[in-house]
Amino acid sequence: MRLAADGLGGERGGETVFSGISFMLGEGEALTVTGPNGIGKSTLLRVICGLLPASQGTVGFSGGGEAFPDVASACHYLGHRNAMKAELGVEENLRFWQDFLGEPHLPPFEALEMVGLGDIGHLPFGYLSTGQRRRASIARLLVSYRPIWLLDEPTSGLDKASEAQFADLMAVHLEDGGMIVAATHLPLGLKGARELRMGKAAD
Ligand SMILES: Nc1ncnc2c1ncn2[C@@H]1O[C@H](COP(=O)(O)OP(=O)(O)OP(=O)(O)O)[C@@H](O)[C@H]1O
Repeated sequence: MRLAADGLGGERGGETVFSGISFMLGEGEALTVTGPNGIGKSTLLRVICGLLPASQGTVGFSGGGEAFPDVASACHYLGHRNAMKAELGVEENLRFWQDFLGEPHLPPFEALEMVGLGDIGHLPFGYLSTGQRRRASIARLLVSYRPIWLLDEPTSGLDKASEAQFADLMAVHLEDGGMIVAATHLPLGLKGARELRMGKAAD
């Protein structure tokens, strides 16, 4: 499997945010995207998975077979918002996502165990603390399989122990041949990850 971006450009509100971004990722490879606030890291992730159109260039995914014929089908996108219903139970939210996304991987209760929330799957998502919400959203990555994880500041709100636990989950995903693109201001503990540093073009 291979994820390739070639001369990618992105816009927000009709203004160019970035241009000319190229990279290639193979199985087991990770890319961290760094740079100052507002430089376009989140925009880049959204362009990669097709939530926003590319203003220039292309992004493609190959080798995913019938299950993952294109880049959009191959991606898990973990954005700033947690994409969970506050009134539904945590496990219920995960069951919804597994039914919606298909390609079942871990059962919801097991995914919650993996992020240390095994005992609160029955609580409404809205009752959870900030860090617990983030951990439940990370569990979403585990209930359905996707080869590419696009992660937008995934560890924001996590304590040190949860950061380490998430680093282990990312390592397993990479060992299994997955790929990760993560926008971050913090070290993620991704061994061997390449870095794409976004900055303002020189005038
Ligand atoms: N809907 C929108 N309309 C117009 N401009 C927008 C819109 N959404 C974002 N922007 C602008 O696009 C630029 C890139 O934003 P983006 O969220 O991609 O940055 P970022 O690098 O992820 O920032 P941060 O590190 O703060 O998360 C910013 O200047 C932002 O204000």
